[in-house]
Amino acid sequence: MSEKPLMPTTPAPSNLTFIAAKTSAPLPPAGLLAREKFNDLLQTREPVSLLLVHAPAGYGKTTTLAERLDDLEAKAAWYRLENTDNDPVRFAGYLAHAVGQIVDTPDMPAIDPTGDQQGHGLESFLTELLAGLPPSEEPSYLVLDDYQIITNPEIHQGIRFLLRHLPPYLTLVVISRTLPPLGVAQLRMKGQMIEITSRDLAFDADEAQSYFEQRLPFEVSRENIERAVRRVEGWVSALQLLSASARTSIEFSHFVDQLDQGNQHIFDYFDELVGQDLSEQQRSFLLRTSILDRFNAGMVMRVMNDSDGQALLGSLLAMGLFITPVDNSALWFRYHQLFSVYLRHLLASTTQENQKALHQRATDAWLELDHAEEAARHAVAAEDPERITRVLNQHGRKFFTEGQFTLLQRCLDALPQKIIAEDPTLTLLRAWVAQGQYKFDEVENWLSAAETQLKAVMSEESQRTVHGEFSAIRAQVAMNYGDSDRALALAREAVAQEAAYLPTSRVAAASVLGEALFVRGELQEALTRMQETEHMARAHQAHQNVIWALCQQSEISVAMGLLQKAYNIQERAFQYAEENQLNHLPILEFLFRIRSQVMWEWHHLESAERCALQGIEILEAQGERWYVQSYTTLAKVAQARGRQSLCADYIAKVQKMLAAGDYHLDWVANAHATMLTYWDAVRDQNAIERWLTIAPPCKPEEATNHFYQCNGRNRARALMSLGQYQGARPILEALTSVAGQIGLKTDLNRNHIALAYLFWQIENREKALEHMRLALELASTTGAVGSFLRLGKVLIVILKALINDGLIEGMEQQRAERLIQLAQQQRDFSRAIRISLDEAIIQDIIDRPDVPELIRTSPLTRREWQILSLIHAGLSNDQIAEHLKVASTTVKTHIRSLYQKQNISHRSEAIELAKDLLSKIQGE
Ligand SMILES: Nc1ncnc2c1ncn2[C@@H]1O[C@H](COP(=O)(O)OP(=O)(O)OP(=O)(O)O)[C@@H](O)[C@H]1O
Repeated sequence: MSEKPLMPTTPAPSNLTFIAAKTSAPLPPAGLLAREKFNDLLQTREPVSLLLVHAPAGYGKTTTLAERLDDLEAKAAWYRLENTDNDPVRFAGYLAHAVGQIVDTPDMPAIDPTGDQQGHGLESFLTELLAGLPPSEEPSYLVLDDYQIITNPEIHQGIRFLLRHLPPYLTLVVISRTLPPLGVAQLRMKGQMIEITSRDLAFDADEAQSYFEQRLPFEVSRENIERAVRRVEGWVSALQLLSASARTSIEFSHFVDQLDQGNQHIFDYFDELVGQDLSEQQRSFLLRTSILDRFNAGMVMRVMNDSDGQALLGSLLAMGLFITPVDNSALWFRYHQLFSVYLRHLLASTTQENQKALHQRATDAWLELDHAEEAARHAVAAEDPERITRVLNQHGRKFFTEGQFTLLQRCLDALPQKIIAEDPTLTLLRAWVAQGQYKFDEVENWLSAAETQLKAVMSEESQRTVHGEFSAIRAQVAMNYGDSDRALALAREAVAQEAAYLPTSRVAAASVLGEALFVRGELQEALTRMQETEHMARAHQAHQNVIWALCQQSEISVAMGLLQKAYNIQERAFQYAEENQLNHLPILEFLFRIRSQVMWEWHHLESAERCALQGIEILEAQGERWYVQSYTTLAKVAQARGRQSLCADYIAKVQKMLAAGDYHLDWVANAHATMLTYWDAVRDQNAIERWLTIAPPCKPEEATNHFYQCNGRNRARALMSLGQYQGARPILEALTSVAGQIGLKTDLNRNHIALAYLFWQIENREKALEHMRLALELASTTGAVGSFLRLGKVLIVILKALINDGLIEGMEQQRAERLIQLAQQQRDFSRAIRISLDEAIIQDIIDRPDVPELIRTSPLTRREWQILSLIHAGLSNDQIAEHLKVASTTVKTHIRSLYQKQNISHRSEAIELAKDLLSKIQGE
């Protein structure tokens, strides 16, 4: 951006001296981020008289406008206002001066400061100014910056007059923290105004990423960037503070985490912003309403306990504080999250407000509006068992069917045990919540406490009903303990009985039946059960159960190797969620998670990453403990992209979480698989050895489901990483046999890939190629890609050998070629290039037109090729001898011959040659 020169020809009314900086565009900050998303607004619209940019302080209003107008080479003049510009004479002078910069006006009018009526002087001046403007010109902008400073009604009136009579080529740009009194409502209705608000100005995650990339010397994960943007709601000043405060990616992450509790610098900023200007009444309004996640005038009056709420709200909105409309209706408002944290901090440090009473009033108000979630949150904050029980009696079942477990838990935690034990519904809710959090011992405690309590007061008949419903949850717990026999027996009992307390008990029991069959490997039967569960759940409008049943159907289809079918089922679940507006429910994370797994397998890395990030966003309120699966996916994606340090960060997080919590084997095995691949890539043998000592037990011959299979494969892969192929082989063969018998096609596919690798490593070429061929065959239904690419560069060699030997054709050959291409593109961060020189590869190298001439004219023997690749892998002569099981002197002889043929005299040249040749094959 260049500073525009002041036009000396402009006459200054009343002998005004112009300060150049006031009528120049501001200088761009260092590291200015271009914001092209505003081009549409500025360029493609019909010309309008007013472009209004209004947003709270520090949202980038000025910078964005200056940057865009400059980039678009728009003809623009600036007038940057300050308090003294409330004087109409001064205002008129500067305005005319600014206009003179963009429009050729030979005679500027003079203003008569002694105009006998208020407004007359400025208005007649503006009339003359407008009359002197040329009828047509190229589009131009006149920018009035910091307009909130103007308090003089005469000037507002003058601007309204100006807006009515501006020539079509001239757009007035008003930048303000507040909504200026310029007849905005009318202009908006007439379509004569473009509005840019904090919602538009907020940086999105892509912009924030570019912003941080420019400023930070370290890499920040996409997840952290998205979290930061969410927490600061795209407010650029907070992003700026973040980039100035964090020196490492860990500090960055801590900083973002702590924003929920508050940050002194941000508090100071808000202190300065609002401190002096507030009346006592306004201040009290802000503190009291800070407990609300959103409010309208009615809600405010209830919580404030006085009738002035509406007027106060209006006065605060006019101040341009961090209050934003919740939606386009502009009836409901909320505080910016950081501002709300600040206000709550102030509220907590004052003794003048009775917080408990505020929350109680809020509970009652929300209950009256039938907004159960908010009511529950305030009842918990009020620590009021009577209100909590009231909310739960009215809405507890709904929370449950929606899967609002965290909310339920907060409510139930605040209730005395006795109240729960006396009430079968509350007990059921309590026990389901405990089971959802893997606190299985607690489940039984709650159930038996209630059974004891209820014995004394209930008929035997009623007790039987209660017992039946309790069986549904006991079945689920048995399932989670891996006891599918007991789970089946209990679930059958529960399914047979009508539910009296939780209408969804039978649905839950039916779901356990399906799950139990699934883990036993009875896939078709399990699928049917899950379809039935879905129908039952739909009949009860039990959203959580519908999505759950669909996710399970998808999981079963994945196990059957039908990934496309799984994808379609997921689509149905997404559609259901959309139709019922369930996007905020925690269960949606499950859906995103299984979608990301399919996406990873199909090598759609961006989608896989996006789904994992969305999962994290959904779970933000539930706590980090639940991110394990999402982090695992992000680690897998980082690995597939060859981003080692990012992958290491995620692996470290996953490890920490696994060490701290109890998770289902499904999650654990999935996470371990990724950890092992990572350790193998970075050759961290110690980590793999350590893992083997604590690895979950595995019985490959009983691996009737995907997580037992995965767990078994993990052990085999760990052993292979340590070179213990004979230990790995029986595990993989047993897994393959079970998977084949019961139709676990995806696992079968993965097992064949692992076996191909194993046999390749022990130089059993024939078996290796056979397993790879079978894997490719299965991939025609699974569509698997990710599982192949996980092998790394060695995949290229095996596939080339398969093609070279003519063992595959048609679809399989095409698939193999595509996989080779992808493997070549894949960035591999393992230290050495571990590609062995099979005949197929050597042939491939020799056939290439770009190989050095000597390779063709003085061909190497197979042994020499082998030695060349081992030299390249960094092995010493002794190590090569050991590897090939020959004497050191033999190695030396081969090396001499190799050097002679290729006209080489140093080892470094041999390494260079190998690197060059291999890079042609493996794409690095
Ligand atoms: N596109 C951008 N690239 C880099 N930094 C930016 C960008 N936009 C804003 N900033 C920085 O953010 C801070 C706030 O920007 P700016 O002063 O433009 O906000 P504002 O909304 O006009 O604030 P105020 O109401 O206080 O005048 C400044 O330090 C600015 O340098």
